[in-house]
Amino acid sequence: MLGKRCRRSAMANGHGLRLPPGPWQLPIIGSLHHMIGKLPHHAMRDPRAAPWAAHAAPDRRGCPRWWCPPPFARSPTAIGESSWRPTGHTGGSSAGSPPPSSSARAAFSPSAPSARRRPPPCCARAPPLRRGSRAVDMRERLSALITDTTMRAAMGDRFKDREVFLRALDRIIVLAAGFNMADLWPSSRIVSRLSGAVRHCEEIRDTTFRILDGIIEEHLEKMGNRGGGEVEDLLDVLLKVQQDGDLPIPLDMDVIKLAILLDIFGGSETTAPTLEWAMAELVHNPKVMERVTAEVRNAFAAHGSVREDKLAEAGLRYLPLVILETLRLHTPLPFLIPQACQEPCRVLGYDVPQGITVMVNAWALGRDEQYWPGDPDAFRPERFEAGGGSAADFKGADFELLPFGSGRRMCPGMGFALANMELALASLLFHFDWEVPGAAELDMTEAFGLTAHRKSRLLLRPILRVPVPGV
Ligand code: HEM
Repeated sequence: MLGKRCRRSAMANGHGLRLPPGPWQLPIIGSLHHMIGKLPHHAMRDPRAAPWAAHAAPDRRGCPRWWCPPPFARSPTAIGESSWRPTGHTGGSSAGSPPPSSSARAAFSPSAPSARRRPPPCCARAPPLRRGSRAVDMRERLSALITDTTMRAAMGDRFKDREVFLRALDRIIVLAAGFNMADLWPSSRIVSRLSGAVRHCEEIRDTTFRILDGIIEEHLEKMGNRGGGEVEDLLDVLLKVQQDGDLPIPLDMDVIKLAILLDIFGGSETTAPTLEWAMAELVHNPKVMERVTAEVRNAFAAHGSVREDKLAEAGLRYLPLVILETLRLHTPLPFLIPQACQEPCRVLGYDVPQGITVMVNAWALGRDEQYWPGDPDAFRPERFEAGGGSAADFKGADFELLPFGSGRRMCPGMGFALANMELALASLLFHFDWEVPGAAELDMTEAFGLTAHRKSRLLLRPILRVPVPGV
């Protein structure tokens, strides 16, 4: 009875809008109970298991916003439909803007548009692995490597309070990934005040902003000494743009700090889990591992190590496909970044009211049999080879493969991420063979979190094949 009433309210909202039908809802928690025990992007994948995933009603009254995906969220046709462009494709007026979670809002406020740029690939250091006896925790190593690389590209790596800064970032990741009462009742100031997560995020924001103030001061001083012309990292670029004052909207210091934080945070939380998945899939698929290792070792045999300056001329073909296949199966942001519809529009004949949060289930698109015939869940990089099946492009033009999103709000770090992943993976495969310690079966389950990461940490034993120079 209660369910029926809730369903009716979702279908006919009294405003004459044609909303897609939704799941039955409960007071206060809305549709939340449909998610119990499932990963959200899995639960929202199958319209038979969850009919509302195909025709969900974004009813703003009872339903916590991020549990209400509209139907087009899992259909390339709908994503491409001209009247609604969730990721700002070619500048549609109803293009979305992300409605941040309360923790993210607290940690990264004051909110502002992020700077658009593609950071230059920088040299990823080979992880400091030596001999092939002990198993290593790949997550720990890869996260440290990627955070280090991203931080150096964003603001250099020599600054005071580096450790405090890194700890604060770790804390943001834990808090932002967690379940948070303030997201359930976003309009309630009391809940927001009572929420420990929001308070903690505000404290962390103050700490990171304070450290960033010091770093900015140092950068300004150095720029002054160099005469202002040379730029060494992203922070230099942003400070120079600010000083030149050529932008129509002034670039204030808070926007600069936010851009730096988002880049470090967004970059490491997506790139490192992708690398961990790639290594897991390779160990899980020995033939693919064999082929990609042979390719990398042949390409760099003459150099004795994987050199960033030789990466382009090495002409690796299969390794990029391994990365692409990893991104298809393990899209780090399964729902991309949720967007708020900025003006009413129609998609597939349904009304999308202004202010509704729209999520694109990129994970489901990447595993949809309709677009990935054969075995969509299998790890098969060959599917992207000429004549091997799909020629889908991942740069936002083909909506069945959207690891970096599409349109105006597409990931600005794509080039940096791809270069970083190629360099790191090539180094790992060039110097070492990898095996799962003991006779343990490799657990390939996903965990719930800010990004789609592995449930269990990947423990692998490196076996040294080519000595690492200088180690
Ligand atoms: C495997 C690596 C990565 C993946 C899969 C990835 C994916 C994404 C996705 C899906 C979005 C949202 C796009 C949309 O909703 O249309 C995004 C946004 C963003 N990414 Fe990445 N990303 C990666 C690496 C990076 C790196 C390395 C950086 C920075 C150094 C970065 C910075 C950002 C920023 C700043 C945004 C927000 C853009 C905006 O809202 O305008 N990302 N990323």
